[in-house]
This record gives sequence, C-alpha cells and structure tokens, in this order.
Amino acid sequence: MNNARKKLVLVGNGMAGVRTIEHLLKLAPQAYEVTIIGAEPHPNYNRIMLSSVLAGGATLQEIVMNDWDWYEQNGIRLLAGHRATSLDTKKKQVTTDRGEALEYDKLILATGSNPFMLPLPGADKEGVIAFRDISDCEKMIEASKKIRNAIVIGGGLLGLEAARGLLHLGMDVSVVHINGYLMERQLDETAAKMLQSELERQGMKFLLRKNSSAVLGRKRVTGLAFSDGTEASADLIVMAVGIKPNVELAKSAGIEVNRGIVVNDWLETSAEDVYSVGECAEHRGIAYGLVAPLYEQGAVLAKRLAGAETAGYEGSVTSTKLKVSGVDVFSAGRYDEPAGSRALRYQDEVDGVYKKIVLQDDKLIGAVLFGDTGDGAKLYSVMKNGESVKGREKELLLGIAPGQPGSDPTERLKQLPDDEIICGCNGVSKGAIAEAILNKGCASVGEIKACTKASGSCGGCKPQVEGLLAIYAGENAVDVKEGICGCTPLGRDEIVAEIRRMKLKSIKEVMNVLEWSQPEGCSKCRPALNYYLGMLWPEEYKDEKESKITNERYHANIQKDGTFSVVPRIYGGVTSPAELKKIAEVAEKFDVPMVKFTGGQRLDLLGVKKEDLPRMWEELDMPSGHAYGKTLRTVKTCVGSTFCRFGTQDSISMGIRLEKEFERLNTPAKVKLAVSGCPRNCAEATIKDFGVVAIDGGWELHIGGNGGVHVRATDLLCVVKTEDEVVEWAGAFLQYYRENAQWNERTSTWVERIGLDAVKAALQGKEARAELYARIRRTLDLTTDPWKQIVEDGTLRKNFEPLAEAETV
Ligand SMILES: Cc1cc2nc3c(=O)[nH]c(=O)nc-3n(C[C@H](O)[C@H](O)[C@H](O)COP(=O)(O)OP(=O)(O)OC[C@H]3O[C@@H](n4cnc5c(N)ncnc54)[C@H](O)[C@@H]3O)c2cc1C
Ligand SMILES: NC(=O)c1ccc[n+]([C@@H]2O[C@H](COP(=O)([O-])OP(=O)(O)OC[C@H]3O[C@@H](n4cnc5c(N)ncnc54)[C@H](O)[C@@H]3O)[C@@H](O)[C@H]2O)c1
Ligand code: SF4
Ligand code: FES
Repeated sequence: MNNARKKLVLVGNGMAGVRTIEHLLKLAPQAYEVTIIGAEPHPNYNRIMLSSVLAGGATLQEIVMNDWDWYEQNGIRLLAGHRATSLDTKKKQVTTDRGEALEYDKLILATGSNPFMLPLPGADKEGVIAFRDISDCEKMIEASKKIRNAIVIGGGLLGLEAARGLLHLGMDVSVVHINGYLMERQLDETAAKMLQSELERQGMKFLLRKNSSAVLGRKRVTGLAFSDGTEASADLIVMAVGIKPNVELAKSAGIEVNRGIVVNDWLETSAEDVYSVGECAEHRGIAYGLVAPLYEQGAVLAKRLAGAETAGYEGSVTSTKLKVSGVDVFSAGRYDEPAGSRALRYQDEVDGVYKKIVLQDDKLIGAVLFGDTGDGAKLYSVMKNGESVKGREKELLLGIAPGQPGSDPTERLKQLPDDEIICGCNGVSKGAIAEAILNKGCASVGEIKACTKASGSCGGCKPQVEGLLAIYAGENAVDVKEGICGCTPLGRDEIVAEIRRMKLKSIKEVMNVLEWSQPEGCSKCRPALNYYLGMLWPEEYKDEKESKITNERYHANIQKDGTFSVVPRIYGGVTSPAELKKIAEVAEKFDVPMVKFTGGQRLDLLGVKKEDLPRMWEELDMPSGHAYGKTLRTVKTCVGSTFCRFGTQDSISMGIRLEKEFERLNTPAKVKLAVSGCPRNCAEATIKDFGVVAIDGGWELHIGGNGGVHVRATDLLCVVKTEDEVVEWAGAFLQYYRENAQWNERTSTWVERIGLDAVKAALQGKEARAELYARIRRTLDLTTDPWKQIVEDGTLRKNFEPLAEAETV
C-alpha cells in the first residue's frame, strides 16, 4: 500500500545517486516513495560522455541515461531544475530554492562535485568557464563557432579531453600545466612524455611548468598571464584543475564534513537516516572522482536501504583511461612506485609502446600502459584480487607477443576467468556478461548494456563485450538494427520507405510524422534526412543549408586553424599554363600561405580567410572542386595511351568525361574515381569507390575501394567494351549506391555490408541499369555550381563576412 511506503529523498540527480535508486528499485521496488531533487534541468545523463559530445562522438540527446519516462514509469517524482538549499536533520526535512519543503524517512546526499576554479584576478571575466556539465559543453560548442584561440588550464584527464574536443571543434588549443609533465596523477614521466608527443602530433600545444597569475582582458578574456612574467593570448579559458566535493548542504546542516561528507562503510553520515554516495562522499579519507567506485558505493547503499544482507564498502582500487581517440593510455593503482615497491618496465620507441607494473610483497599494486592497453583489464583485475604474482611478473608486463599462441584477442577473452572485470566503469565481470547472454537471452551489445550496464558509460569495453557476444552467442548474435540516432528508433531503410510511402517532403514533416523524440532532431539525423529527402525528391526538395555539416555549409574545408581551403576543379587532373597562371595570380593576390597538390591530382590553396572565399572564387572563375562535400571529389587519371608506351586506352579523356558527367552529384559519403590506362594501374583505381582499369579491348570496372583509414581493395564488378558503357555502368552504380546506402556510409562499407552479388544483381539487367542511369541524370541536370551561385548572390555572400566582434560565450 502506497501509504505504508517510506519517503526517500535523493538530492542530486547525477550518476551515483540515480544508480543507487536503480539498484534499489530492483531489490525493493515498493519499499519507498522516491523524490529526486536535481539542480540541472535535465534527466540523468552520462557525464563521462560529455568529452565525447565535445569531440563529435555523441550528441547530447544520446548521453541521456534515464529519460523523463523512466522517472514516470518508476513512480519517481523528479524536481529537475530545483536546488536543495537547506536541510533540517531533526525535522527530517529538505527545502528547495522554490520554497518546497520535503519530508523524508531516508535521505541520500549525492551532490557530486564542483569544478575547482582558480581564484585568479580577472577569473570572473566573460569567456572563463569550467567543464563539468551540459551547459559548459554547449558554451564551448557555441564559442568555437565564433572564436579561435582557447587555453585549457590543467593537463589532467579532464583538461586533455576538453582540449581534444576543442581541437575537434576547429580551435587552436594550448594546454597550460603547472607540472613538468602531463597527467602526473595517473602517469609517470616516460608515459606522460609519450602522450605529449602524440597529442602535439594531433595539433595540441603545451605550456608546461606554468603558474597562471591573472586572466587578462577588459570585460572579456583576451589572455592569461603567468607568474614568470610571460603571457599567452586566448579568447576562451577552460579551467580543468580538479574538483572539490559539493558539501555545502551537508555542512550547513551540521553533518560531519572533511574534504567530502564523511561516511562509514555503509555510507551513513553523522546524521541519522542521512546517507551519502558519489563524489561528494568521503570514505576512509578518500573522495573518489571516477564512476566505478561511486557505483560500488551505490550498490552497497541500495542493499542497505532495501534491508538486504551486505558487506560494507571497503574502498576501491581505481583505474583510468584517457578518452582521446588515437591515444591509448591506461593507469591503475600505485603507478607512482611507493617506498618498498619494485617496478618492471618495457619500452618500445619504434612502436610507441610503454608498460610499467609496480609490485609490492609479490602483489601487483600499480600499472601504467601507453600505446598498447589491451592488458589493462587483466592487470586491473589481478590488482583488485590482491593475488600473488610471484613468478608471473614478466608475463604480466609483456603479455603475449603478437603471433604467439594466445595472442588472438578471442582466445585471450576465452582464457579470462569468470570474475575478470570487463567493464571497469560499471564493475561488470566476464561471468555476468556470459550469464546475460546464455541465461537471459541477450543477443546484442545493446541488450547486454540494458541488462548489465556493461559498455554503457565510457564505452571503452565495447570491443570485449562484442568479443564475448561472438564467443557465447555465436550465430545467435544479432546485429540489432538501431535507430539512426537517439531521436528515433527507426533505421535508415524504414525512414526512407516511410518518406516514400507518405510522400513526406521536409525534415520537419518527417520528424513530426515519424514521431521524433527531439522536435529539432540532432546533428546526426538532420544531415541524413536532408540527404534522403534530396535523393528521393530531387525536383521538389529544397536543400536545407542549416542541416548540413560546416564544410558543406561554407562549400570549403575548414582547416585546423579555422581558415578554409580553395580547390578548383581540374578535370582528370589535366590543366594548362593559362589556368596555372590564373591560379598563381589569385594565390598571390590573396596571400595564400600554401599551395599544394592533393592526392587526387588537384591544387589546394590552403589557409584562406573565410571572408576572402567569395572574391577568390570570383577571380578564379573555375568550377568548384567540391573537395569538402559528400559528393564526387576527383577522378584521378594516369597518362594513358596518349603518352604512355604501355597504355592501351585513353585514360585521360575517359576520366575527364566521367568527371564532367558526375560532378556536383550529392552522394551518401564522398566518392572518388580513377581511371588507369593499363593493368599497371598507375592511377590506383583499385582503391577507389569506382575504379576503371583499361585492358586489351575494353575496361574493367571495379567498385567499393578505399585508401583511407580502412584500406580496402575494390571488387571487380564487370568488364565492358566501350566508353559509353563505362559511363552508363558508373551512373547506374552511383545511383544504386545513392538510393540504398546509409548517409555517411562509404561505398567500401556499403558493398561489404550488402555484398558484391547484391550489387551485381541490381545492375545486371539492361533495363534496370537504364532506369538507374535516367534517375541519376535527372538529379544531375538540376545541380548548379555552388560558388557561381554564391558569387552572384549578395545575400549568400553576406554569410562570409567577418563577425563584427567576438560574442559573449
Ligand atoms: C567531462 C567529464 C568526463 C569524465 N570522464 C570520466 C571517465 O571517463 N571515467 C570516469 O570514471 N569518470 C569520469 N568523469 C567523472 C564522473 O563523471 C564523475 O565521477 C561522476 O559523474 C560523479 O557522479 P556523482 O553522482 O557523484 O556527481 P554528479 O554526476 O556531478 O551529480 C551530482 C548532481 O547533483 C546536483 N546537485 C548538486 N547540489 C545540488 C543541490 N543542492 N540540489 C540539487 N541538486 C544538486 C548537480 O547539479 C549534479 O547534477 C568525468 C567527468 C567529466 C566532467
Ligand atoms: N577519462 C577519465 O577517467 C576522466 C576524464 C575527465 C575527468 N575525469 C575525472 O574528473 C575529475 C576532474 O578532472 P581533472 O583533470 O580536472 O582533475 P585532476 O585533479 O585529475 O587533474 C587536475 C590537473 O590540473 C593540474 N593543475 C592544478 N592546478 C593547476 C594550475 N594552477 N595550473 C595548471 N594546471 C594545474 C594538476 O597538476 C592536475 O594534473 C577527476 O576526478 C577526474 O578523475 C576522469
Ligand atoms: S597505368 Fe599503364 S597506361 Fe597508365 S601510366 Fe601506368 S603504365 Fe601507363
Ligand atoms: S569500461 Fe567504461 S563503459 Fe565499460
């Protein structure tokens, strides 16, 4: 009966508090009437993933962990956007900033931390922010659209992840660090230096051993001064110099606080019926700042509140991984070699690998891995178990060399014991994942995540979860069709089918009719819908510029430093002295800092200011090379029979014809073509989306190649005799790809996904080919050159004018 339920109030709608409630609901769903007070105006979201949002790996909608419905379905009253301002432990009452007084039988304080802001003179200026919540993340994304120079103070985990995100957003980023090397709380100097080199290679700059003394600027920040008398300029300063537990509410209520709210092994505070979990809690002198220990605390507290038997919380050994793509860093336990410990090290400067393990009394007490973190989970588990590693030290350090028996990742997973922790963030063991697959019927990573939480936080363990799925579910593992983004459960094929069936003609209409959860969509679905609608209704649909990615909005590639590049179209890579002269004159006139030949045989004018773009294109008076878009980029050609003694066909004219035929075509992802004049294949046609290779008496047509990150050689589609046939097959192939691939899916992935036979079957029939070709021609006939249009249209030109003044962040 509802009346008999005790009142449980949780202050803090964050990761630790809500996790505790989730556990409690499983153990004793009817025991409490739950109210959650949360200062942020959002449902509970994955704070960890804010770094991914900044770095473009996820959208804000995607990081929500418990949506509004979850609270309702579980009968939880959520006061989102309300702050608890006072606590009376005698009356057992919490009062909010809106004046509401809530009585409790049990109270959990899970108020997290506040970012530590250096108390520098001028730190209150506009443009100085922290990186803690959604609102900070949004501020940085907004700022990156208007300003260029950012300084991140603090070279710890948070500072480096913030800096990587800002780099991704096109900013020039310097990290100011007080220490002589980065992440000194997680790494030793050797690993830190290797990390620094890798981040420098990615474009990050570092100012080490710098003590900030003042924030410069009038109303808005313009720079940072240091105690050694030097200065650095900045339009944005992000402070990431640590956190301090948020203890104000507890302190004002007379509860014992130290650095954090002091709790015992059952998470009880000094006040009766008041508990605390998360970053705000201090247990045995430690206030943790990572989710894994906070979740462990939550599990103990939930059992306690449910009246279940439980051992107390005894503290945690922690491990961390830096979430920066292209960098593998792992650190756990006492990496700092305390007195009485011994360390074993391995360093390979050729492959950029460094490993160190720290031992004490024959036990593993710490580890640092750089470059190869594959053994991180294993080391962490050995460390947590506290087992003796006598005689195994070197094996632990070196792991199993590639090529040796047992180096196969699947084999390694099979050999792990059941209690090995696979997901560090959520404390999920191999055994628990196996149980979810074998006994609870989980057949996809998504289902395992829903059942165990594994892979639901930082995502670092996803490859292992996938590996276990392959081992235990085998052929029963399903590749679950997920929605194209967090706004819809519908996949690409369903959306396209519905747009066709219901003749939906605008993005808004699609979102309304197909019941998008976010009325405005997100950065994943908007450009995808824009593409699908344009592909399906070429005559009627008006391209929505705002739904395109930056490069396509500006019709130019944005560069690392915020400038743009200009790449005029040079058909087949063939130019003339007059054309070269014109390009050179424009480059000189606009002070272009660099002119470079691209891999696709084009000329790239790099370092162009946004405001110069329209005038440069006007003076060049050449078609756009579309070097920025999801479209036909280039047709690379070799010399061919015109000049080459091996050439059997005229690859140059074939290439130019293909480029003129298909330029300006919008495609799901970029498309590159090449034509070689003989099987020596100097134009590298077999790593292109559509490659043409001349053979005696005809042409081989190849599809689905890629020379980028995931190199893939093409599949041979067919052999044809004439140039007309080459063009017809190319058109039919490109249109079939346009109509069937997912937005942002390269032909290499697409061909692999649907299979070569499916493509062959679709293009085999002459009639089918003719229809596809007719459809692509209809689309091509409607295209215009974007730069010609911008140059001639005063309103469009205005978009390229400089901003009057940097605006408030
Ligand atoms: C960008 C970023 C990346 C991170 N990456 C990782 C990672 O990779 N791995 C990892 O383990 N950890 C990571 N962390 C740390 C991790 O997010 C935190 O340890 C975790 O979120 C702490 O959970 P919590 O519930 O204690 O606090 P929080 O998640 O901060 O929740 C506390 C909530 O309480 C609210 N609150 C505070 N006072 C009141 C009040 N008086 N009334 C009402 N509400 C109140 C706050 O607004 C907040 O929403 C990261 C943190 C950040 C910022
Ligand atoms: N991948 C992850 O696990 C991850 C990612 C982000 C954040 N977090 C967590 O979020 C919390 C906050 O992270 P953080 O990096 O801010 O905290 P931190 O305490 O780990 O690191 C702060 C860094 O700032 C430096 N610093 C301190 N004062 C400075 C000054 N005046 N000038 C320049 N540098 C200075 C310190 O030397 C230290 O390296 C931590 O608990 C962290 O564990 C974890
Ligand atoms: S592919 Fe053949 S025709 Fe073309 S340049 Fe090379 S050798 Fe000459
Ligand atoms: S290790 Fe972070 S989600 Fe599993």
